[in-house]
Amino acid sequence: MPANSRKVTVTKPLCGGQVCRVAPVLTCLVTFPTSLSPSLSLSLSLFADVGMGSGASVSEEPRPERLEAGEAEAEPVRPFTPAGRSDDTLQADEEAVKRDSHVMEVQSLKSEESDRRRREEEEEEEEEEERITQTVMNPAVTETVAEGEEVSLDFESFLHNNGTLYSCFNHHGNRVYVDESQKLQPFPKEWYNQGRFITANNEGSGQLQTPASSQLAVREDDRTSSIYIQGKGTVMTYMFEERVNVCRFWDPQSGVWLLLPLQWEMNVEFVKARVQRVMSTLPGLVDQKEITAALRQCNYDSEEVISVYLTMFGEILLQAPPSGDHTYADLNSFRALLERDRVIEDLKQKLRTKEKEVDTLFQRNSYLAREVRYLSDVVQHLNQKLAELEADQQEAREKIRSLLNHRPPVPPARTITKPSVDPGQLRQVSFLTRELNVSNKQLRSTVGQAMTDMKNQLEELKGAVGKLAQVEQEAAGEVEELRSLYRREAVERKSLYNKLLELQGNIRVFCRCRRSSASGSCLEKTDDQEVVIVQKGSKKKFQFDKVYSQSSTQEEVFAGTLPVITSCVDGYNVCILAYGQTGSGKTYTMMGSKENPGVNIRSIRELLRICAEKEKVSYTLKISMLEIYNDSLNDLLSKSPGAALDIRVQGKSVSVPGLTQIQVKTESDILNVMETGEKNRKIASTKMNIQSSRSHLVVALEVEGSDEVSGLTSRGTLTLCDLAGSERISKTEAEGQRLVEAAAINKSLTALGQVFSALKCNALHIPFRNSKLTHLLQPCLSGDAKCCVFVNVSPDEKDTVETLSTLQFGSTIRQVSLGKATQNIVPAKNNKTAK
Ligand SMILES: Nc1ncnc2c1ncn2[C@@H]1O[C@H](COP(=O)(O)OP(=O)(O)OP(=O)(O)O)[C@@H](O)[C@H]1O
Repeated sequence: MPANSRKVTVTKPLCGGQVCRVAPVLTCLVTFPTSLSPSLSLSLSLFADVGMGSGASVSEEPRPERLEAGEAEAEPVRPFTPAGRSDDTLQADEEAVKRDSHVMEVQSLKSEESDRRRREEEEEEEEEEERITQTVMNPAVTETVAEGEEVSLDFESFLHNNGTLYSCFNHHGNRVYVDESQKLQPFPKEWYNQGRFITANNEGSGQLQTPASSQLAVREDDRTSSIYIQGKGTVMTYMFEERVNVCRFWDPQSGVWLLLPLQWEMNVEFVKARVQRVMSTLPGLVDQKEITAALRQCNYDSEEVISVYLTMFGEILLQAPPSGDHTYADLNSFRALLERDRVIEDLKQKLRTKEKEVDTLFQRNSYLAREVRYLSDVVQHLNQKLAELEADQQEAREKIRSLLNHRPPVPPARTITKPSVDPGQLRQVSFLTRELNVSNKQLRSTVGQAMTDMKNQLEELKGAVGKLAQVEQEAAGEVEELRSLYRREAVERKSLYNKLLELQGNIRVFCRCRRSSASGSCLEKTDDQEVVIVQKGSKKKFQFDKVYSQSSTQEEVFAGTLPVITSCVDGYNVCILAYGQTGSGKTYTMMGSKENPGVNIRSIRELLRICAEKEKVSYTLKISMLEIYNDSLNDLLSKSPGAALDIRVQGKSVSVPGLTQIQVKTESDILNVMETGEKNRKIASTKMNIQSSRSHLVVALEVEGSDEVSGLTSRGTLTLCDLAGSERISKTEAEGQRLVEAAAINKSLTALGQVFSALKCNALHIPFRNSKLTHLLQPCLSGDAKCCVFVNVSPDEKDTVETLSTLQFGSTIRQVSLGKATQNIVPAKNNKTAK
């Protein structure tokens, strides 16, 4: 039997089985076993435990018991009784109950007619109840009980989080409860998380519980708050969820454990003892009712009550109130006195403040009086000045008036006479006119001459222009010749460039250090190609094709990959992948943000630019996106995601049948596709990275170019791979699904490491098939492709071990030589079989 339940034994009675009701709740109890075997009526007896509640809700009023006249012969059912009562006593109780109920019944029957109607109603109700009980009971419970056999029922009380207490029965694991309308219902599964079963100790034994608050460490959540307590300042509060002791009494009439009123509870021995304990510690507390109420609040923990009162009212409660002083007879008057003292003290304080304010006002008053005196002096002085000025003004007005009176008279207007024409002057004018005419003629002949000269010069110029056009034509021929020379040169340069890349090795390894705000760094960048790691005082150097420091920008990082991207347009398979510990910046390097994109977007942009530049070659670009999650391939662009994908090998090529490929033309096409793919990815928050990639992301861009002039078709693939981060489970504290993912990630990265190690040693067997990741990347890692690997590292000292292992991984890759990359160029008619 579970600790939180009580055993109820249901015994098959001697006489025929009919449902007999004593009280609504009991109806349930009786109906329940009867439904086990409808032909039986049952009696219940309670095992020794006393403090067992059976009421559906403590707040509910007990309904009056009713007994059918026709049921008088039926064996009355015994209610749950407190322990220690004998069967005889119980029988006597039942008889009494039955008698009382008869009395009540007689009183309630006003007439024969109403009695008949009531009986009919009750019969209907009873039938309905019987039907529902039969329906809700689990078939397993409705087993047939042999005569005289005992049916063992576990009785339990379930306290729902909404505050309602339900009575439950457990029979061989089938649990039912009594609902608000006193009906039996199957116990809902979801309730197991919405409340708890109350143990006998909790409910009735009155065991003292130690205050949970003194034992529990709390953490910040919505139960945490703070309040200000005088003398203690602002203190933290926490709403603890604790089990509650409730003092109830057994009501034999209703057959329900009811809540004991406060004034009765004070007389319960258990409560009395605790009240006494509080009073002996706090002699200043004298009101027992108040202490009982406080005990209720504190789950009957006297220590907690003491601590509450000391906190709220101070140590004054440690002293007993002066004997004989009736004003301290109860705590309210004592508290009122304290309050009055506090008010007087406050008033005194206010008085002192007001006195100070009056002093200040007096001072201010005398200062203002002085000010007023000074200002009235000033006003007087100004009045004098004003009078003087008015006198001056008067004088000035007089002067103006006298001057106006003595103004000289205005002289009369002068008349203008017309000048007479001088004949001498007229002669002079006609002479000048003649002279002007002569010079005009001369000027005309000079202009004519100049025009002739200009015409001659124009003719000469025309001849010169003709010669120039001829020279220009010759120059254009020369330029054309130079252009063709340049083209040949460019082709030669490209082939030299590819040869150079081949010489440099088809795997290029870059090291990128993540930006960090941590004070100490375990990395030192000595030059563009060397990084030193400091671990416990010892230094280790690593060489890479390029080392990017914390301050390197996305543009700088991308610049390193530019040469291989150009090769992709020329028909090479190119792969760029990022490897590193979780949170070391792989996704930042590959994907970046919208405002500051990483290698993925920049390389695609560059590809589009190069394709657009080549006028004579038309390109088709197709993009696909997949993730490798827990060693299985997921198509990120599929309209029906979740379909399992597999890898197919044909000769040297590896393909994924059924993988969605979308043709793209512009950058925005590509961005839209990538956004769709990104949304379908498995990303989760881990302790090391808020947005940790839980899968390897592989974006493949197939670039097919057909040259209109040569008729050749090239097909290159740009594979962009953002690997999931290696992680130490002890550090990331991964659990559940994260743990499974972490294990899969680490396993596939180990397989990648094994492939590189085998390549480094030129092993005969390269274990590409050890994981889906290496299997898929086989064409990128087996000589046909050009590969760039970013090893992303964290400079934080706490990540030194992981950083060292990543650098060692990068250094292994650097020693791998993939051999000569092959260009995928075929004549146009054969291009369908190429790859
Ligand atoms: N160079 C950098 N500059 C600024 N922020 C960076 C840089 N590198 C990484 N970060 C930031 O560090 C965080 C972790 O980076 P990121 O998600 O790229 O790591 P990851 O290696 O892809 O991790 P995982 O393997 O868990 O997915 C991100 O918030 C990212 O923006």
